[in-house]
Amino acid sequence: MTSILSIQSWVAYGHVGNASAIFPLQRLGAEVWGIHTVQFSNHTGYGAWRGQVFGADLIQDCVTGIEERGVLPRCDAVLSGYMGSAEIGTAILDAARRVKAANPEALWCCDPVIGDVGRGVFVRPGIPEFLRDEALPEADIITPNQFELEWLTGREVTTLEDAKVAVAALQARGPRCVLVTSLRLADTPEGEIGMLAGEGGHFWRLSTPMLPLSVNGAGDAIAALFLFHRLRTGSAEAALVVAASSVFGLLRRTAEAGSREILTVAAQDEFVTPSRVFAARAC
Ligand SMILES: Nc1ncnc2c1ncn2[C@@H]1O[C@H](COP(=O)(O)OP(=O)(O)O)[C@@H](O)[C@H]1O
Ligand SMILES: Cc1ncc(COP(=O)(O)O)c(C=O)c1O
Ligand SMILES: [Mg+2]
Repeated sequence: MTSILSIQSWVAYGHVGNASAIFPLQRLGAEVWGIHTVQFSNHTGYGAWRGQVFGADLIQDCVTGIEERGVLPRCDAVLSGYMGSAEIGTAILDAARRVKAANPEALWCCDPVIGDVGRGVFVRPGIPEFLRDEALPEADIITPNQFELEWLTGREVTTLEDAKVAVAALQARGPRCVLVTSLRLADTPEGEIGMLAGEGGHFWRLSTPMLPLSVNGAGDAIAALFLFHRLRTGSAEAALVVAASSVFGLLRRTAEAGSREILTVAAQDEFVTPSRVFAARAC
């Protein structure tokens, strides 16, 4: 049984953060220990939302309570995402350290939620710097989108070579495994969207058709699925294939339904058996 401690946002309505990650992981048979960094009515992509950012002490307290149950040695991975405040970052870092102290094999998969190409930086000041300077050196897996890859490395990424150099620059600072999402490179065909995974000096690339939709939460789902399949198979390439294929199926169904929220529940079969499987190419 895979057990994952997932520390991310929660929304009452819709699917981002833990509300995008937890159910697919459970559907695949994982136990998820969910700690929420915020509880909002809906994701911030709507421009308006209500709710609260939780204090770092609440997150730390919940980790301590889990630790007191004596189960941290059974934790296979920490998954972190949208933070809400830089102080919460410190609590996440502490959680990752405590899990690794209890289980040296455990992995920390950090989704460095900072922003994206259309919206720019959409998190509070201090969070991007925390991710770059404090989280990166201790994370095992990191899942930036192209905008976040550029921000974290300070490098512009326009060609495949740029992307590989940027991924290697991240790896030199900590994480052994990197998944870059939403890649649009100079050679990306019109109408396609790419991903690049790197581990152990190897790189794999995968692309899918670009669907006519703009949603939130796909990045959170792909980080969760990539972590799960990387744990299961030990292979970044295999994890890329399944995670990308599942998210494509999820988004295809979402586009067909014309939904503003990803169809995490209605399209759940895509997590188990993606309707179309995309191949990855070594590059
Ligand atoms: N319009 C789209 N068409 C096809 N796939 C998409 C689309 N938007 C997102 N995806 C898929 O979801 C993945 C993660 O979404 P992305 O937007 O990069 O995450 P984030 O929200 O973290 O920026 C992308 O790599 C891509 O595979
Ligand atoms: C509360 C919250 N969590 C997480 C996210 C990240 O979503 P995505 O997977 O699109 O990066 C967002 C983005 O709007 C958000 O508002
Ligand atoms: Mg993201």
